[in-house]
Amino acid sequence: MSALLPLVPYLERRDRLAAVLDRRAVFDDVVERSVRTILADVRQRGDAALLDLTERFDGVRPDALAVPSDALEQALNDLDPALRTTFEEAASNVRRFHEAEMPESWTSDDGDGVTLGQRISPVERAGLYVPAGTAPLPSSVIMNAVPAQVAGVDEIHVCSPPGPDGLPHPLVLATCRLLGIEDVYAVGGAQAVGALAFGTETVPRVDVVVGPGNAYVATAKKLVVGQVGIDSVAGPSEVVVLADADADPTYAAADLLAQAEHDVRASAVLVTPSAALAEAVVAEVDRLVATLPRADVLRQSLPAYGAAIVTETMDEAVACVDELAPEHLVILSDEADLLWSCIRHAGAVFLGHDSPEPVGDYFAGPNHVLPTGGTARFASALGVGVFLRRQSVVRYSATRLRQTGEAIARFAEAEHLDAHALAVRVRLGDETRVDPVTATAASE
Ligand SMILES: NC(=O)c1ccc[n+]([C@@H]2O[C@H](COP(=O)([O-])OP(=O)(O)OC[C@H]3O[C@@H](n4cnc5c(N)ncnc54)[C@H](O)[C@@H]3O)[C@@H](O)[C@H]2O)c1
Ligand SMILES: N[C@H](CO)Cc1c[nH]c[nH+]1
Ligand SMILES: [Zn+2]
Repeated sequence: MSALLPLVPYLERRDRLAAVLDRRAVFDDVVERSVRTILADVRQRGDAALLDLTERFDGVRPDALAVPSDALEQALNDLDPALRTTFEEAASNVRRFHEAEMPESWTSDDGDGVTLGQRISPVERAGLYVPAGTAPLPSSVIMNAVPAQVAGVDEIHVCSPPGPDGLPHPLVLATCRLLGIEDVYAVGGAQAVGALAFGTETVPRVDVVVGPGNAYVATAKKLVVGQVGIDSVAGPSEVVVLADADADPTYAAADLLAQAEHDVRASAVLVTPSAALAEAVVAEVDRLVATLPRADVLRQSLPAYGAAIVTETMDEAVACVDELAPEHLVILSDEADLLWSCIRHAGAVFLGHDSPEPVGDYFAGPNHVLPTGGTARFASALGVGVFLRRQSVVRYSATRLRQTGEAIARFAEAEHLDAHALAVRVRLGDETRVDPVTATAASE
């Protein structure tokens, strides 16, 4: 039987990783067509569409889309006390981290009565998506909600797919209650994103939709941009493990499996200049998969979107990481800092042998909602910024306007926008249009 994680020489990586490099895991035409139909249905039929689509994709028709308050309370009462303590500690780490990234409003006094600045203000309503298709992710409640709370968002609305009882998973409900979130809806997938973006009878239209999800959720977020803001295309999970010859093959294999188990479309790639390490990791992956409950997912994701790429040099390995621009990068090397300083693209990095990626998924403080599909080239982790606007503020004075008004009016006239010029000139007590061409010629 062939190994689950294919060994690939560096020069053959493009053929092997076409599915990953082409970002097909998310940007898939078939998925996109289906998501467009779902979004149109939600826009037209509101709650009725949500109920029909939930029945179709989640196999249940909830009694109500809005989760009753007593279900949230019950879920928190039922939460295992030790797990509750861990959730609280994780939320407090995440809160501290996101408080540190909170920007502040500022103004500068430029003299002459001129002040310029930016007012930072939160959006009114945020929609949070919490995945639960194949595994409920209460950690994503924390990662979505805490930055929204730190930013000062007025209303937080959470959508998560229902289980067989018509309610989102109890751990998701308990975490919502723990964080003081009251508005929770039993709807998942692209239909949840559509509901938050367009609004329905039950789900209010929000200003930003954030959160991770499968290819349907991520594609829906991509398609509603403009209607609402989003954090990033946080689709099926990805990891690249960059390892040198001294790395522990079991660590490397486990780090790959930790992301590959998320989804049949998840991607896990080892990049190393050591053929011996690559062979050992491939063998470890096979050994460990057989011990894991989500082996069925791993047996699909690893052959489809995984690889152990063997390079000639560490420089090639570094180039390969940048080419993939992965959601997560784990660097298993004593030279982790040096290697990280050579890499440009990754959503989050885990440095050294004692930083397994799940530390970040659950606990350390940085956000686990991260850009996928190569979008780490331009997008960042979910943070307070997505819930904030920077509003520019200008206060000019009569003195400064007298000094600069004529130049500004001529700038406007050069663009043939004479009403712009007029708005300045009337304040200078002068309504005369100056032809910029003539004016330039005259000044020469
Ligand atoms: N990038 C990140 O930051 C990040 C973080 C956490 C999780 N994730 C990813 O989130 C995802 C969670 O996926 P999941 O499936 O477990 O849960 P999910 O909640 O994202 O998706 C489940 C929903 O998908 C919809 N769906 C399923 N099959 C469909 C179909 N054929 N057509 C239309 N809709 C369909 C259903 O409505 C269902 O409710 C994984 O891919 C995981 O890797 C990413
Ligand atoms: N690794 C995921 C981001 O790709 C986040 C997560 C949540 N729970 C476990 N893992
Ligand atoms: Zn994870």
